[in-house]
Amino acid sequence: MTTIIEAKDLNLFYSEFHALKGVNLTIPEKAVTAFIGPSGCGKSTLLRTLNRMNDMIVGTRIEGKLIINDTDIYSQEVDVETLRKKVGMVFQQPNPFPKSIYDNVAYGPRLHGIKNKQKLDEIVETSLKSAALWDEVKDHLKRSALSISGGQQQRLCIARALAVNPDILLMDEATSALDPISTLKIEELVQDLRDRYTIVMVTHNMHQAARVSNQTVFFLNGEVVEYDDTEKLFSNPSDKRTEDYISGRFG
Ligand SMILES: Nc1ncnc2c1ncn2[C@@H]1O[C@H](COP(=O)(O)OP(=O)(O)OP(=O)(O)O)[C@@H](O)[C@H]1O
Repeated sequence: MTTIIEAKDLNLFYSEFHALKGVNLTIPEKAVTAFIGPSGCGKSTLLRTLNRMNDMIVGTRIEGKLIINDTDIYSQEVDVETLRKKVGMVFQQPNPFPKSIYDNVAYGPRLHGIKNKQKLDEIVETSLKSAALWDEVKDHLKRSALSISGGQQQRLCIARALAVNPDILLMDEATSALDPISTLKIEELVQDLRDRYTIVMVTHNMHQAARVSNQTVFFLNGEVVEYDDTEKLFSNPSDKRTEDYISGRFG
């Protein structure tokens, strides 16, 4: 598999606190990578470094390299807006804008200069289809995004992220606020999308990681302990700490 993301000796500090310690990691293209580990071990922190969301947190300092598509995304010439177009993100709580379903999906493309109605209609339809939401909303695209269910809102947020044609989709506990049926729908969606996008997901749910990911990364205290094919990591981990965690001895 081709590597799309590579962290080299990556360290991250929140002021004095050393949150990521010497992370070395490769993430394959067009596959699902899951980050697992106990609370506070740095999963979301690493996820946020991938589209520079940490830039917004005062006092954050990064050392080392984070390479995406052959570019060190922390080098000075990188334009953060362009990076975030290529690296979309979906959060724990569905966060649609208080606008119509249509306008949520068209938001990013409009921001990037697309004004043609027919083109926007096409993008909205394709994105909603990719997010497995089209059939449920196609007859009321003008309805407020806040009027649909939480699970539908989360799929709408995925459609909104896909509408700007990203390479990578980051999902930070994207199902933890959802009921089991909505969770299953998103898991199925992730599996559908993984041929076309690189997906990196943080999950508290080891079963979810085992069900949907190709590669799993196990974190502990800001370090990457081990990463491997998901099947291998869950059936035959190399590190005793991984084994202890996946067998429920801590965390
Ligand atoms: N903005 C911040 N300022 C200071 N410390 C932070 C900040 N965000 C996170 N931390 C600390 O960094 C460490 C890693 O946090 P992070 O949210 O990345 O962990 P996590 O593995 O995603 O945890 P969880 O599974 O509970 O979401 C924790 O000790 C956390 O308290």
